[in-house]
Amino acid sequence: MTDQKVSSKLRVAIAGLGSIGTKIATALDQGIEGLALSAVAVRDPAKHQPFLAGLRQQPQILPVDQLGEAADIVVECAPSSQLRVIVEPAVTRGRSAVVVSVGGLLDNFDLVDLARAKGGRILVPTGALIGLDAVNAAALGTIHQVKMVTRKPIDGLKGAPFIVENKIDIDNLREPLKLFEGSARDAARGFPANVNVAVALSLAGIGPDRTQIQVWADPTVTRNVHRIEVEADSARFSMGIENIPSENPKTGIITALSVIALLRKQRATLCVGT
Ligand SMILES: NC(=O)C1=CN([C@@H]2O[C@H](COP(=O)(O)OP(=O)(O)OC[C@H]3O[C@@H](n4cnc5c(N)ncnc54)[C@H](O)[C@@H]3O)[C@@H](O)[C@H]2O)C=CC1
Ligand SMILES: O=C([O-])CC(=O)C(=O)O
Repeated sequence: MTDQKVSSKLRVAIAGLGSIGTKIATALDQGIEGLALSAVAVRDPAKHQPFLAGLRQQPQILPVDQLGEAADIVVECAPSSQLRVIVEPAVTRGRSAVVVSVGGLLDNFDLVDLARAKGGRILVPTGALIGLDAVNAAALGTIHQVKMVTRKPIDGLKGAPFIVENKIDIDNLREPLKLFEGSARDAARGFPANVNVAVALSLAGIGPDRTQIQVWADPTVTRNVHRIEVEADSARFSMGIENIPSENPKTGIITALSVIALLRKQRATLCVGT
């Protein structure tokens, strides 16, 4: 490979090497057309040393606020509490930030204005969901209603603030229990690690206050199940996805694949889907 080709690659940095971040790092290291893994930020470098040592090209290990110096695209793959410290420095430098903890964006929406002012971008992948292309398209007309129902196995919901604060015992459930019904905005506060998908859906469509969601703890399912109904002036559509949990039971395997698909589109010659 010529120096010219190496230097023209888009440099990608990853913040957080958990279930999503490690898969994206591996995909970049194995080769995505026109992209290179340039840097990572981790909380505990020693813990990630074996993984990093297995990569063919060693990325720099940097503090989160320096990722934008080493990359054109910073991918946030950490808990939502870390969203601001990762995204703010990147977009301030005019970089693109891919946000997976999209629920955290609602309380930090000024970052979108900051990105606009600085020439940065915030990219939200479809993640563990489906059909945001259709929702984006329908939103160019009038969407009357968006409803979503999420069912997760017990392990996929444990520790959610809504469950803890309301002292709900989900460990001994024998049948499905509806935990929550309300707006995507309120759901994101109560279940910050569980319903990022509802927030992504809302940002593609009619916003976090009008998008309605039910969250169920369901001991009869083994997958993270999301069903969506959209009523618009252009179309009515129903979508469903049953995600196989990753090693993090809260996170579907498809989430990392969705981010990798988004990254591939940044330089791919053939792009399919909006
Ligand atoms: N948009 C979507 O469709 C979905 C989004 N998610 C969200 O994606 C995010 C990541 O999910 P997972 O990879 O499954 O979580 P994970 O818990 O497996 O990994 C998160 C990693 O971030 C690291 N970390 C924490 N603070 C950090 C900091 N300041 N700097 C660098 N690293 C830091 C942790 O040590 C951990 O390795 C979560 O917020 C999750 O809720 C999950 C599923 C679907
Ligand atoms: O993986 C899933 O099915 C969805 C998820 O955790 C989220 O939206 O945060």
